[in-house]
Amino acid sequence: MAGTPLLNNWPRSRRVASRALAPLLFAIVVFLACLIGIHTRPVGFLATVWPANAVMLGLLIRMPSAGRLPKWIAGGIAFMAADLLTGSSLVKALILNGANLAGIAAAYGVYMRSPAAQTGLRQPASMLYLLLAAAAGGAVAGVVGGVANPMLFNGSALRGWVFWCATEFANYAAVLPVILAAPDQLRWRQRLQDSKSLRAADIPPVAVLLLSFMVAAWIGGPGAIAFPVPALLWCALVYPVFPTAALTLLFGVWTLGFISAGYVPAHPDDEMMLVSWRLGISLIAVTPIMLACVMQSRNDLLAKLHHLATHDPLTGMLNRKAFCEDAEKSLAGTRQPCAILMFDLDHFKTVNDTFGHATGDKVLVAFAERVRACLRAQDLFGRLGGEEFAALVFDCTKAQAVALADRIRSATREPVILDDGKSLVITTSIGIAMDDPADGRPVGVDGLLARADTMLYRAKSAGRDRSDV
Ligand SMILES: Nc1nc2c(ncn2[C@@H]2O[C@H](COP(=O)(O)OP(=O)(O)OP(=O)(O)O)[C@@H](O)[C@H]2O)c(=O)[nH]1
Repeated sequence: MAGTPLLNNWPRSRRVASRALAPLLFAIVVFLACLIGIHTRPVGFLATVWPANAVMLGLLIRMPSAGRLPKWIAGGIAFMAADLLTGSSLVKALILNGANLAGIAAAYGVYMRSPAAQTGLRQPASMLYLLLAAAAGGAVAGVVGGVANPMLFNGSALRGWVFWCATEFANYAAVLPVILAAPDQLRWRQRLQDSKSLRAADIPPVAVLLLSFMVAAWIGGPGAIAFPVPALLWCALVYPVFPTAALTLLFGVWTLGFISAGYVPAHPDDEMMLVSWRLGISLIAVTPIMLACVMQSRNDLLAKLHHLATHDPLTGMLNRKAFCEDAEKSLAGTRQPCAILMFDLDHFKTVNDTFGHATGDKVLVAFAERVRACLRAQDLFGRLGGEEFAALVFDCTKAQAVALADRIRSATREPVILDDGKSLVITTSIGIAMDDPADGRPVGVDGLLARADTMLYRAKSAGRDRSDV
């Protein structure tokens, strides 16, 4: 998923170094996750958090490419090292980590065969597949746990299976969504830039969530566990999946701590009571994440629809309506002189008639890409219809507009290579209209396009492959 395309853009030497380092980093992360689990044990049985299995599973899912076997070996070594270094016997460490790795393998197998492996947490059903994988991981780890329980803890095999199964399931359900939804390196950078413009509307859901934690601690009792749920649902409506999953994990940890601290009547020695709490809390936690997934798929769909409504499907450039709307807004907000350039390919009908409509389409795409490459990122460019395009160039004098038009005309004359290897030379005529706020009342986009159209007509009449201003 996330890591691979990024890696493909790196130079070869860096890619090789990164592949060699990957299992080591993988082992360190899993080892640290094991230590977190081991060191939360003394807090009390209910507060036990064992994130290592979910962390290893999440990393395996996020990095499915080369080096899978080294990562499994690195993970196994990290599990064993954490247990042995913190005082477990070799036999106990082998049995417990055998259960861990078998559970991870089962969960990985189920998840990677589900549609969620392709879509990530961006579809309404994604969390259901994740729960299925968590259940498979729990059930398989439970088998080893069932064998281990009579041997290591003098308990019954069935109770051992149920306890391991529920604990594994709860850990996967809480931790895995955070890892799977975490942004990759590029998105982190984008998010950090976006966070500088944090909107005031982003604060109330998390503030209400923290408040509901406090009210729950104040009132106490079993019902208090559900107090943060409405705030979590609000978070799911407002935030993307990753922050929602992270806040939901916080809810899970807070709730287990809340129970351990005695706010809710519980018997820490009653294993089945613990199983019930863990399953209950993890299943409550599924709801906000699932809602966030639904919102994500809705937002993806809206973005797709918006793109379709504002872009030309052939060239991918703005369509006429979006170009005019964006240009109108930009012109209203600038005091700089701007130029509108209007383009019309010369004798394009002949291209279609001679080479066919598909070749004509290819020529249109090539032309649009060449013009876009001559413009700056902030300039607007769109297809007005047929073989007619327009650009709005900001902070541009008349002389600069003419020079730009000349550059675009020479770029257009570069041969277009056709599928059969033959090449085709096309030309464009360009009409230019200037908009300088210092000259008096701006004429607006429609007025500018009309002026540019007149100039374009003049350029065509004067022999084509030229610009007029
Ligand atoms: N391949 C293709 N052709 C298109 C598309 N949209 C419009 N056209 C064609 O573009 C051609 C425009 O032809 P005309 O308006 O006669 O202009 P021209 O042949 O370029 O001649 P001048 O503009 O006078 O130089 C027509 O043949 C249209 O069918 C398209 O999306 N794809």
